[in-house]
Amino acid sequence: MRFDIITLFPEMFSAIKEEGVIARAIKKSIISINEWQLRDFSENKYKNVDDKAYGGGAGMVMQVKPIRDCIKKIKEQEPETKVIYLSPQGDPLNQNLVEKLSSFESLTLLCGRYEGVDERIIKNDVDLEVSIGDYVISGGELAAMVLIDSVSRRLPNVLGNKDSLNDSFVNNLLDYPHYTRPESIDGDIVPEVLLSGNQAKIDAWRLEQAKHKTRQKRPDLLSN
Ligand SMILES: NC(=O)c1ccc(NCc2ccccc2)nc1
Repeated sequence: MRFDIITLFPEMFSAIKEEGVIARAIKKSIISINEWQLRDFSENKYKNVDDKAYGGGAGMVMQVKPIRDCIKKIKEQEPETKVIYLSPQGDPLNQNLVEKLSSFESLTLLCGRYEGVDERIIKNDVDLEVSIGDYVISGGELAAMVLIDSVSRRLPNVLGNKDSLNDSFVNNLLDYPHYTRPESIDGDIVPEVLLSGNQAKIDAWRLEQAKHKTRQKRPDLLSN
């Protein structure tokens, strides 16, 4: 799977490219990440890609032309890529959407800054607007990294058995509780069932715990 990133801060992506699961997935050629510096598509010698907003207001808006030219360039290499715009106005990134996105061969992630991009980009060039949560951060880059991490983990052979495939949300339930040595610390002991060696009983207990936790903390997940 190939990720193309349109951004003003390409160097931010070294955070996921140099360490951990994503770095290994890149080494194993399961994924590739290509950053595109939007300023390289600027029309002026100052490398600006934003301008004042029509209708006034303090914020700057990212212009159509540099973004459209950059997408065009990416599509010369990846004609089938899906253009995803990370924004607070997007569809919530949940496990279902992560699964869907993991089926694409190529995703182009458009990272907004300032007040975001000119609406005509969203209307004509973006295939899907995605939000990682109901809050605003200073740019789409961190949201893009969250998307890359969550989607890449779902690709075959990305997770070795040692990286636990976090069961949260995969079956629409929160994860069961986890314990490790020592068996008792500060008078706090590990649930007996986990020491029983009876795997069927342990699995049943874990499923019950996941359901209980979900009912308590996220009943909304149960209505999916
Ligand atoms: N919740 C999110 O996924 C998210 C994505 C981007 C972002 N900041 C950049 C931006 C600001 C305004 C309009 C479009 C993009 N903040 C939060």
